[in-house]
Amino acid sequence: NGFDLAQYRLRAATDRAAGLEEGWRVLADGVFQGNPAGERMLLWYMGAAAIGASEDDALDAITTRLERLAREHEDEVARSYAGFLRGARLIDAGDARAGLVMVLEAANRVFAQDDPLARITAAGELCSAYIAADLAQTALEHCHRYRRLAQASGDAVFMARADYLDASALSRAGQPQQAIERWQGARQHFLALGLKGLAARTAGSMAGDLIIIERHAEALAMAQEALDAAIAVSSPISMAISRGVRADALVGLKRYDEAQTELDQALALVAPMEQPLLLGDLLQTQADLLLAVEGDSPRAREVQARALALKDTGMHLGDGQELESLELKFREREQQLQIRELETEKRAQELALEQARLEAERSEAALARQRQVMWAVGILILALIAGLAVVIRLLRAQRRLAEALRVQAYRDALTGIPNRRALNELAGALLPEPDSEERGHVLMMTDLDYFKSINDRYGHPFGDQVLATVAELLQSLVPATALVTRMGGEEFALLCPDLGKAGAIELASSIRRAVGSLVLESRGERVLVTISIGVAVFGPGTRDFSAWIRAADAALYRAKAAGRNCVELAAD
Ligand SMILES: Nc1nc2c(ncn2[C@@H]2O[C@H](COP(=O)(O)OP(=O)(O)OP(=O)(O)O)[C@@H](O)[C@H]2O)c(=O)[nH]1
Repeated sequence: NGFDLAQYRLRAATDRAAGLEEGWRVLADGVFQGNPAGERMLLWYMGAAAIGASEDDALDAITTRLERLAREHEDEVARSYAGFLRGARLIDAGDARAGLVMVLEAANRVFAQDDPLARITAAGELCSAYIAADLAQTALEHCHRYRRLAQASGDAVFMARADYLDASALSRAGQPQQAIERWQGARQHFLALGLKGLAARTAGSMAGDLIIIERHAEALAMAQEALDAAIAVSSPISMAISRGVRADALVGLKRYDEAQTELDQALALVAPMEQPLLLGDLLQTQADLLLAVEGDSPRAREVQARALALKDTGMHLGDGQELESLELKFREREQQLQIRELETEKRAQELALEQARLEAERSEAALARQRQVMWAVGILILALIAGLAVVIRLLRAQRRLAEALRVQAYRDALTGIPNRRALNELAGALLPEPDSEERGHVLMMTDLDYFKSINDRYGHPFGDQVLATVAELLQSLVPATALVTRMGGEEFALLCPDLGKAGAIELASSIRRAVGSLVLESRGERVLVTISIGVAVFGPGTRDFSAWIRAADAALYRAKAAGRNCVELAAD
């Protein structure tokens, strides 16, 4: 609905009269129509302002409205809030017993509800009620609970009020030094919240404790601050309290005339109010003043007696049994609540633990998976490297094999010299152009004579040995540039570049002689080998390689025909 309750709470706490006026206006405008929870909070803040301002009529109207809200919406919290307000008013009016019973009953109702905010409020009201009833020790216990709940809520206003209430209780318990510390805490809180009026009111309260430890001058200044704030919001009760404290401080400072003036003004303010405790305090100051000025006079004694009587009615609790049983009930309820809270907390912790365990398991599993993947990747990489090495080795082996095969393809296995294929390829490269001047190339075809009979007589292995020996011999005899090849069987071809006809005849003759002189032995016998040679010099009639071979072959044929162991030259 656009109405900021949190801001209103601060406004009403600072200027109670203005807060009340605004509250009534808001209610009349129907701002909280159909919003009972909002109306309840507004009425509660208004009620607190009415108590603080001692506006009894307003307080009555507010509690009546809260009770109607409780009836219409079966709102136990609203009923309790009405109880807190009525109880506080009763205590202020001097009926501490009835007031406390009411506040305790209301707190018991709230603690049976599941409303954390209302519970904090209830704890604060209990603390406040016991302070007002001057039962400082019990108040301190309740204040302690309130402080705990306020801190847990994180609400700055609650925490400031916790300090304020603690200080009030400590002050009542006769611990001014500790009280002053708490007053200062509350003051800091209020100033931080921008609540100067409340900070000033706190200063006024602190002044009372400063007087007890005889820091009168400071007390006077603090009380002045509080008085200024009270005048600013035209709060008669706050003005009366501040003036009373100032009077006390002035008595302490022996400024009796000023003290009397303050006191008179304070008494005039309190006269129309029903505030026996406050009036009792003021009369006590008056008695002190009279004692200081006049000594032990009948007037002083009379005032002292009136003060004591007022303060006594204020504190009279009568039969405390009902109170005790209510306190007991409250404490039992609170204990049950704490047990419930502990159980909830324990369940939450168990849940969190379980979740953490599951989370840990999940991340453990994820880690394990990751490790597995990493292992797999590692193994794969190793396998790849190993595989690559194998492939490289295979490729190398293949290349070596290919090389070996290539070499074998051009080499005769038995003698180790080049074969017919090598001759064909080399001759192609060596073959000059048909019309060229290079006519010195020589091709010789040689063939061992009657080789079959050597095989037959001495065995094939011996024949092999003869072939190898002849191959070796041929290679040793030809020039370095010549090529000796085995054409097959016992036939060898010799290609000799630039040898010329004469050189050819000379070489062929020496080959023939050398073969014939070979000393070969088998089965204790000397074996004689001879060779026939056909020589063809590359000439005009030689068109190509096959023609050249044919010419050499023809010459060889003629050598065989001529009786073997001789050299024949092909025709030009
Ligand atoms: N030991 C051995 N014998 C071979 C090899 N190749 C061919 N021969 C043999 O060589 C002989 C060739 O015989 P022929 O062609 O009749 O010629 P020849 O006995 O030498 O007679 P002419 O050439 O006419 O003088 C055959 O008996 C073949 O078996 C070989 O690599 N090793």
